[in-house]
Amino acid sequence: MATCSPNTDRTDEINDPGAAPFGNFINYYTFNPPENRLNLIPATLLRDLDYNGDTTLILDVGCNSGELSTAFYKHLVPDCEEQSDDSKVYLLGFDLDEILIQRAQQTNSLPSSISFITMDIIKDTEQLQHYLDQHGCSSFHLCLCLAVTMWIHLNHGDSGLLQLLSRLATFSQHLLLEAQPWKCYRSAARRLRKLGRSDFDHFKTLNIRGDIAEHAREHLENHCGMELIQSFGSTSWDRKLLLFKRR
Ligand SMILES: C[S@@+](CC[C@H](N)C(=O)[O-])C[C@H]1O[C@@H](n2cnc3c(N)ncnc32)[C@H](O)[C@@H]1O
Repeated sequence: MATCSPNTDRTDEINDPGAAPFGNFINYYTFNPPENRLNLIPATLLRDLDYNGDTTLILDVGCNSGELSTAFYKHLVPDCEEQSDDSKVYLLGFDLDEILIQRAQQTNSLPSSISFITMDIIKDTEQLQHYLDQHGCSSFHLCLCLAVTMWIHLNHGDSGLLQLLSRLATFSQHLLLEAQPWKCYRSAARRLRKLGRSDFDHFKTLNIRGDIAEHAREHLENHCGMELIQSFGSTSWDRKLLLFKRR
């Protein structure tokens, strides 16, 4: 088990940002700015998916300090200041790291449309159901799961990764997925070892390896009732942005 909790001793992260064992980097957007992903996503995405009338709900899984969540929202809803209450786009971002969530809440420039909560998706999803109920919806219209799969996979094993994908599929109509490729797993494990930490619990015993995006697609399509409808290409970090839709 990785030895440090995301919320306690953060000295290692400051010295080496690669030491955040859940991907909970305190300065993530200084080395992966929102534009790296946004440049690949059409600003018309919500309209393209026919979400242009009623309330639309977006979920951002593992939102870190919220910079990408807010930039994503403004990218998709450029006229966000002028939305009427009956046709509004809302975004809920969550992360297991409460310090990152506090920062996201403090810097939130659109608090009537964007909310941030602390939640570990492996432990419970009650707050998601509560949010859906509040908005009178049965699922999120668009779920973003960007650069999160590897951290859940390394910390919770193959079953954790599959559980994550299955949960997201039950909660969303569309899922935008950026899965880290296998080479990132090796780098993450190497960085942890360099710091003298014990290895990720599951790294050596993972059976799901190699083309992770393909494994995710296979699980979503064969076990979760979703289908891949679009690939937006690859980021400068060589990660595919894949869009799935519930069948
Ligand atoms: C590398 S960051 C990516 C942040 C953001 N999604 C992006 O792409 O810009 C991964 C985030 O996932 C969060 N995370 C990891 N495991 C999680 C879990 N089980 N539940 C919620 N968040 C998690 C981490 O705390 C971290 O902030």
